Amino acid sequence: MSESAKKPESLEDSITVLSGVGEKRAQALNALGIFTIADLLEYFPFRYDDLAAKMPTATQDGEKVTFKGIVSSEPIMIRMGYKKSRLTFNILIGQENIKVSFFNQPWLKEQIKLENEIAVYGTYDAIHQSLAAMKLIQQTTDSLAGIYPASKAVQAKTIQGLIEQAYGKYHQLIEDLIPIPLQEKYRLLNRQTMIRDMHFPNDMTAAHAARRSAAFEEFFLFQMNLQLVKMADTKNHGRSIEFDNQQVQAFIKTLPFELTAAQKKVVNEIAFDMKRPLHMNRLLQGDVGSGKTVVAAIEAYAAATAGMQTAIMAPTEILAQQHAKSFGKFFAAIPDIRVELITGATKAAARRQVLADLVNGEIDMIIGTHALIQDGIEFHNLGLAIIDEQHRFGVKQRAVLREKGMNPDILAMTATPIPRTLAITAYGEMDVSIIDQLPAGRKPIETRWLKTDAYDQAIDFMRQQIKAGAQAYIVTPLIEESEALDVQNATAIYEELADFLAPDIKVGLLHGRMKNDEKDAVMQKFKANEFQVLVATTVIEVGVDVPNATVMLILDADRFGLAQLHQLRGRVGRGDKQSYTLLLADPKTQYGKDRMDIMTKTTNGFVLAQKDLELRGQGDILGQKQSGMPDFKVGDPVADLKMLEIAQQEAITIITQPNWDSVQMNAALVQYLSNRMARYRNLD
Ligand SMILES: Nc1ncnc2c1ncn2[C@@H]1O[C@H](COP(=O)(O)OP(=O)(O)OP(=O)(O)O)[C@@H](O)[C@H]1O
Repeated sequence: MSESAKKPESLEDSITVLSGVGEKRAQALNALGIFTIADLLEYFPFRYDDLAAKMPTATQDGEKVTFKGIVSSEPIMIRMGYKKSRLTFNILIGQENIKVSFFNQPWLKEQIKLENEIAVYGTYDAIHQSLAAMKLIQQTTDSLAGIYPASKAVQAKTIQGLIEQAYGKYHQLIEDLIPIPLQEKYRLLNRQTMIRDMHFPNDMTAAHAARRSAAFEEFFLFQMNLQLVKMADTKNHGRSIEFDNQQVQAFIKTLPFELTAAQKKVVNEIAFDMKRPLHMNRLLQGDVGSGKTVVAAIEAYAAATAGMQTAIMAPTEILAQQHAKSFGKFFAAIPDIRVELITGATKAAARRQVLADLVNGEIDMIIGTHALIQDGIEFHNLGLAIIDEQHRFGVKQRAVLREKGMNPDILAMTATPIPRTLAITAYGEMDVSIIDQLPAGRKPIETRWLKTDAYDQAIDFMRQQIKAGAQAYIVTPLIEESEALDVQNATAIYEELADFLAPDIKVGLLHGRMKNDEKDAVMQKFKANEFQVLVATTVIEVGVDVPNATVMLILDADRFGLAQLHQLRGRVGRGDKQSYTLLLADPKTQYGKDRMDIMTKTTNGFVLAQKDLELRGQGDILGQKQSGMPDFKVGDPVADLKMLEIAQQEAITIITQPNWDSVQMNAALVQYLSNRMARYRNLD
């Protein structure tokens, strides 16, 4: 029996069962991600052409429209060369005669008969009362025609025809995935109706209702998968870190400052998670200078009281050294804690000794760059991995560790504010702890936006601050995708300023092309106030702690993203002196002006990050593949954030019910999830 005569069995049937889908067309559809009947039925149009016939008087010039009328003149065919032709005729609509022209579709002439009623779809030219026709409309119901993403190999019209065929043959097999109580609670369409109205809506109201249900379903399925993966990770790879709370509290008392309430909150959240016999995969988010490092030190100490080792990894050697210095300070009074640093600069003999002591358990905390645990370094008993400025420690990276028999609890730290949209999608597998408070005595950084012609004023302001004992950063413009130009720019500005500010103000230069030890030397000099102004590219955006630097001057500030500006701003305000950030920018667009405005209005990283997403829109996030954003087809994770949160909540409610997956109502959902999870898995 030929494939096309095959009885429809399941939505997972191959599309080759459809008539008109041979080898070649199947490949073309596969290239669009369409393999099964389900894929085809879920291949939704991205917009609709309104095929409902209209009157010419109600139609704008240039509008795409359907006209229905009586053929009032014999069709005339003019051939213009081998493949070009023009078919023209008039149709009478009410009292109006509209001239219709079809280009390069000579075969339509047979269907145009004098005095017949026809409907044509095309672009209206109100001046000449003519229609540049695109297609004849067979049935002039006032339906909408879905417009599908297509390719050179397969046209949208063909896809639409195949969907019609698939829906006709398989619609009875479409089962509900969203449990009925949720459908009723959120007034959602059942799945069969949703799919029908996504493809063949009678009007825009029906199309909107279908789209709302399709978006909810997409978010709900994504969240079901996310929560199932998260549950599997926590359950299957769990271990408990039985730390000694008394010792931890005693250690906290030795710190040179009182923890903020926010720090205390996250210390407890993280410690509780470590103690649970479940795998911890947690993200600690806190603005720059909010005190994440000391929280990390406390958790590492807790692990040590449980006889476990901690690996602390930073993105750069400068930061690794900074953490080693901070940890050295924190544990100076705790003799039985041994902290070691490994970087590219570590001498071979010292490295060998450290690695040997690591394996025999002599070392409690090892600090290095992100390469630390990839470099085949062995531990005695690694209990906790702390990764600084690593937003996601993905499934793959965790698997690498597990393969080495290491299954540490994970604490990722970031100063980059994670907007809510990303927190419940790209980072949905992680629990998030937030330090939303700065240490006491910190004054909010004053941020001013100046036009670039106020450069001299900005330099004067900086000089006054330096005369009063402060130091300053000057960040030079980011030149798109060209580090070489960035460096050239920074160097030019450095030379000009060094000359201009001499002799009483010394200037230094820091950029990404310098070797690590050169960068270190410059930072040490700046920290020691050997020079008062540091001209830099964005290399300073992560982690360097110079409390005496209280002025941040950013040139061409509108070339930087909000998150980056926020990071740069965070390099000042590390002490208790009033700090200032001056943004020099002449944005040309309203969007650019809005961004400068919002920077002067808030120092809250969250507000900035979510605002940044809203200003840039979903397209940009989806462009940030590295953020792990799934490519949602219908829902907009920024605009539909509320729906996304509801879908998350409902998914958690369902899978935390015991034996949820054996409840009859969820059978189709469980089957669907097992069939098609590759599509919804978070990207690593
Ligand atoms: N509760 C506190 N009270 C006073 N000072 C604190 C407190 N917590 C941390 N600090 C100090 O504030 C400075 C910044 O702390 P820390 O480096 O931990 O911030 P951070 O969030 O890690 O910054 P970054 O994002 O740049 O790494 C450090 O000198 C630290 O010792």
